[in-house]
Amino acid sequence: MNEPTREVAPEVQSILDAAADRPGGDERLSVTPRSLSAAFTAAERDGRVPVIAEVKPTSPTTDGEHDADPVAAAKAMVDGGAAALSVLTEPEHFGGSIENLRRVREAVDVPVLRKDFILREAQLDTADSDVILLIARFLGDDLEPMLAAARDRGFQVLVEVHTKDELDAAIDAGAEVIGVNNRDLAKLDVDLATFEQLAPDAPDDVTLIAESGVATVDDVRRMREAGADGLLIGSAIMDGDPQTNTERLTGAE
Ligand SMILES: O=C(O)c1ccccc1NCC(=O)[C@H](O)[C@H](O)COP(=O)(O)O
Repeated sequence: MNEPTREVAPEVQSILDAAADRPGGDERLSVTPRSLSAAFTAAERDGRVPVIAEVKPTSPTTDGEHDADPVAAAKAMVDGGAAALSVLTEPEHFGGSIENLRRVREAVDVPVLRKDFILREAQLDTADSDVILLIARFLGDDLEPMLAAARDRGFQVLVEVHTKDELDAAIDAGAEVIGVNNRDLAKLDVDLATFEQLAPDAPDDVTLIAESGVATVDDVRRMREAGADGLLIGSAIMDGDPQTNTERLTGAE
């Protein structure tokens, strides 16, 4: 496993250690994905902010655990206007599972992102999804070959970055969808200025997603004004009623 290029919080190191031990799939997958760009275009046409709503049972920064059925939460998010969904499959620290991903993807017709800490190629073969997350910080020089390997299987790929260097690496690797994570995985704190600082350096032809820390209508507007084509929102939707929360945030413009 590529060691992170900088210190990370103990919780994140624990996540990485668990990810490194997780097995890969037995057979190479081939997926036919639901188009993320088409879902974003449809949302814009309907006057909705393109939001990827995240089914996130818990996390290192979540107080307690959401016990709602993931499929019920997912349907509520879609009913609330989510353009796409993100489903955590990381079990030890986020309460996620591949079964949750399978059930949610079967239950909805919007694109579903697999949110996990994928560290090697064989791990691409453990679950079907429409979009898969690759985190630049943890893949280092493996990012470009992993991006190619994911695309070869048919996945659309969301490459996650947090710094200018990671953004440059994602662009150099050929990423077409880039998520700027406002959460610093070294300290776990969140700063929306992260997206504002990096967005101007992203090419116009890249789909740019603001991830983490978006909680209010004003936050949504702030990220959209800074150039976000879409937003990935978890806690602010999971805390309370997912449909009402999603309606509020997708209707922010
Ligand atoms: O959310 C966490 O506590 C967390 C801790 C350590 C590594 C990653 C973490 N989150 C993964 C994510 O990127 C978020 O789940 C996602 O961007 C949504 O963030 P939010 O809307 O702030 O819940």
